[in-house]
Amino acid sequence: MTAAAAPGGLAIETHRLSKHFGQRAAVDGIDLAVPRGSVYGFLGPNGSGKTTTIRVLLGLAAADHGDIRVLGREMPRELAGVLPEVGALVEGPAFYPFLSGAANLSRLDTADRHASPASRRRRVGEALERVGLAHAAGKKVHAYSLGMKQRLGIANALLRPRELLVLDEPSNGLDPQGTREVRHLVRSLTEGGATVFVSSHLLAEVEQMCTHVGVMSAGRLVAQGTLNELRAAGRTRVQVLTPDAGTASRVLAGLGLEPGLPEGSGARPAEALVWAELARPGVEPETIVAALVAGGVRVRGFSVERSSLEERFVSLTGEGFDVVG
Ligand SMILES: Nc1ncnc2c1ncn2[C@@H]1O[C@H](COP(=O)(O)OP(=O)(O)OP(=O)(O)O)[C@@H](O)[C@H]1O
Repeated sequence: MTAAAAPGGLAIETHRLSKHFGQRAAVDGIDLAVPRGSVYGFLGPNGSGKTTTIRVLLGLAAADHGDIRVLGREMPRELAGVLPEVGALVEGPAFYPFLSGAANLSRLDTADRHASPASRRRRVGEALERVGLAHAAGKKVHAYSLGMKQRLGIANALLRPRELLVLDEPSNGLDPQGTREVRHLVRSLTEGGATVFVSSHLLAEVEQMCTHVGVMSAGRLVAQGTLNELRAAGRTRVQVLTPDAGTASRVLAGLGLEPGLPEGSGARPAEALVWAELARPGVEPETIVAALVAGGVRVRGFSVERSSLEERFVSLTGEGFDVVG
């Protein structure tokens, strides 16, 4: 797809990446292409291999096979050089409940040997500001809502300027308000040019937050591209409501389409719905209407139905998705 040709290159690139647990492949030969500056939604049902992939990308687990490049550098060979450029939220950092949000971030920053102590206070303040927690900087973390804790985890990832942010299911377990806050925040993270790689099992969430999507199913990457590319790859069906079903079918066939058998009948018994999949490039709905009219078909109704992204994903993964959340 176009991802590989995107300006700025790829922030994450894998080639035939695999990871097994015993005989079982949790990640099965995936080729990720995450363009720089994108918000890439790593979408898949529970157990499809998202967390395992993320752990391997971040050097928290070893791959069995395959090549990985993060920010253009080979992993895990160049891990030490790459990690300071990458902010991550995986399984959430452990916070001290009786310390404030700001004090927790300062402690976590102390553990980062690349972080400058001289600028710590300023950086902690800026990170809290960025995630909308400046007002709660002095509040003890046990009084934070789940959404606030999750945003504090993201603030931790933002303590230094990052080229890449990797977030594993950041809205998991949050109430609707917390979910909205985190989604809004994720969208804002690319300001300044960073790339965001975010996993989710919720299609609606990925549609709201992301520019690109990769779909996982049972360890395999079954689709990848921009949201629009995936929408366009779905099927489109035209339906004609007409009393001249036989002629309509012949006109559709004349355009190289394969008309389906007339379905049911319209308001009047003499009408039938003739349909066809739009499977030929260059045959657009307007071409079809013009041909029907020119062929003497009395067109009483005409509709174009595109399969939804949800239908597309269900057909790709063979299973239902949680679509709301
Ligand atoms: N440490 C492990 N040992 C054995 N099997 C594992 C281990 N970690 C993950 N798996 C298995 O690998 C598969 C992929 O799991 P993974 O956690 O990567 O999926 P996921 O898409 O992130 O799902 P979830 O959202 O539920 O975490 C699952 O079948 C899981 O049971």
